[in-house]
Amino acid sequence: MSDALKHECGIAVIRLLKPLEYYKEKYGTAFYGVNKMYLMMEKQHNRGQDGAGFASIKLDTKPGERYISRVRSIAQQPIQDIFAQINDRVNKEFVEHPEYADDVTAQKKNIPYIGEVLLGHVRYGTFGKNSVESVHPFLRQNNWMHRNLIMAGNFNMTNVKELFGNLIELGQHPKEYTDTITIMEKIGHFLDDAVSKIYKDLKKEGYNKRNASPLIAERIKVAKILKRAAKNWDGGYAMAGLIGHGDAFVLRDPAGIRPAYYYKDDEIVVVASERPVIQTVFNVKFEDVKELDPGQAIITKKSGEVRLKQILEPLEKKSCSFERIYFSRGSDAEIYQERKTLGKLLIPKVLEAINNDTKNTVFSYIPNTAETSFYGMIESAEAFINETKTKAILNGQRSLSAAKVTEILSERTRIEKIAIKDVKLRTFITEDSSRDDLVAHVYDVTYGVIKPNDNLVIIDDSIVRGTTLKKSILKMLDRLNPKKIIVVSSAPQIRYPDCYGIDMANLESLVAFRAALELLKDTNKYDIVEEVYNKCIKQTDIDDKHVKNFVKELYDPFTDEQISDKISELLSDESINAEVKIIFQSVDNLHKACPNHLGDWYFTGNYPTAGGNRVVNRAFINFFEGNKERAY
Ligand SMILES: O=P(O)(O)OC[C@H]1O[C@H](OP(=O)(O)OP(=O)(O)O)[C@H](O)[C@@H]1O
Repeated sequence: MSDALKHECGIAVIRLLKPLEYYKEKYGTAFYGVNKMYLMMEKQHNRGQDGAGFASIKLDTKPGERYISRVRSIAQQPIQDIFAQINDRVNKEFVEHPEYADDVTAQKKNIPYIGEVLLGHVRYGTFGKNSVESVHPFLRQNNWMHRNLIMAGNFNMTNVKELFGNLIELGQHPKEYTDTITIMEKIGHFLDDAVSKIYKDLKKEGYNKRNASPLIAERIKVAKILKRAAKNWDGGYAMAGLIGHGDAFVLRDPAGIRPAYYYKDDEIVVVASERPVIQTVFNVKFEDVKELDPGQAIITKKSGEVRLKQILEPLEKKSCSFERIYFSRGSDAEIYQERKTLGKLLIPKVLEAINNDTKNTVFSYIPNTAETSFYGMIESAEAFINETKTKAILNGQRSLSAAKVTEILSERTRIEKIAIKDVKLRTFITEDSSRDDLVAHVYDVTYGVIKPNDNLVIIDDSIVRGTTLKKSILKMLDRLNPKKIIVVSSAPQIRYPDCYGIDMANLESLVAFRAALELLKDTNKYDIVEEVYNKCIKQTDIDDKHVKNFVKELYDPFTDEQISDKISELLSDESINAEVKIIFQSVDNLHKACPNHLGDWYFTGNYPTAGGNRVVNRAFINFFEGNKERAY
């Protein structure tokens, strides 16, 4: 999985259900949809900073009039860049044609980007070159309106090779090998097929080619096309598409791995990767925004009819818990509480590590995502301190002096802002080659608040490769001369690669995997590595659904604690003076904190689709053979 294609992205779809004049009248502009799309993309910038794309469709245009617009960018600030391009163009039109100002018909006819159906995408392109060609939305163009397809997705398929092979079997000759093209051509194929069949029927009914066209649009059954196209997809996805005449859809994978939320009223239908985006941009309540069910699609016909259709039989719901821990914005009402609970649940282990010595302990966090779990951790630490105070007062049996009581009550959790992040970037998703350097310079530290006999407890949301800690955080914290540094991870140990869209790197770059290998060496059990390799090799040609994850056997001989201690050792070299301890969340506690998002394959090795086991099997073979190839 060394150079996995990754789509840690965000999608946004808007369908305006009323004529554009309505929005001009009510909100003062027919560009209402474009403006809302800007906000929806901006509020999902946490999901992608490397590229952004926008496409729109105008309904009911005349032949010869452009009805599809698209703009994509990989500029430094790609979202701003595309909307700057859009605004420049629109403003130019208004300057050159002042008569357009109040004439929505003229605006629609002559100005690009304005439209009733809009699609937005933000992208993390950590794979190889980040060229603008790889930025969504993708276009499949055709002179027949209803054969045009525009697609953008937050997805990763484990079986692109097989799907690509299917296209060849269909007699196609794809011009490039990319997962998005493969998926789009698959849908495109069944769209073409549906269009031809409907046309044949219409011909029998006596319609000529020209009159058949609008009827084809009406009769296209998007659900059926998606059912046929998605039959063999194995992966995590929220796939959004627009069809030239104006139908729109978003399909979510059958295990609900990747997120998708929607809202509809009589003016609009909106879909996004995160709930609060819709709440804020359209000023609607939490309960008005619904989660798309696993295997379900939301389909909006050109007519404005909106349907939820079960496209694929749902698997057990395993929505990605890493979305909750790190990837999504913490402003979601549920995610916020989940992150706080993650912090709270860690306190018993933290108290053990500091021998309950809260007086000589400073609590802090590594910005930015971990801030919320920090609040939870502090609430629990305070509860502990309050218990201690109550005990001390009760033990005094009413004989304590006022001064003593004041002294007891004065103890508080010592909270400090220790680590400072200088660059507003999510380094986790930054391409591996440039990541180390970035991580080393991204943080700074506050001097003068730690005493030499202090413990320093610092929470981070996750430890993946360990580079943030090793290259930056631990060295900096050690300069403050604490007695002991306790790093707390709100996520459990990341032991297995992800293959559904979150970049969990290849096996050997995961620090938990490296720790297990070291432990196997230390305990003279390294033979297991070869045994696992042989078992993996035996599985290479069997059907995905029979493949098992034997990589688990590398971790089996050890307790979580042993692996955590080994990770501490690997991350703190001799230059560090303080004692370093790393505490990870347990998988049980993760499930307690996020009971509705039980996708945990990177922690447990329990992959929600058959393709996942094949990927981890291949990833291990690649590791063993020193092969840098993709695992899928
Ligand atoms: O162990 P590693 O492989 O180094 O990865 C884990 C780190 O990456 C993330 O930070 P990031 O800067 O992406 O995001 P944040 O500011 O949102 O916390 C995360 O919060 C961890 O600090």
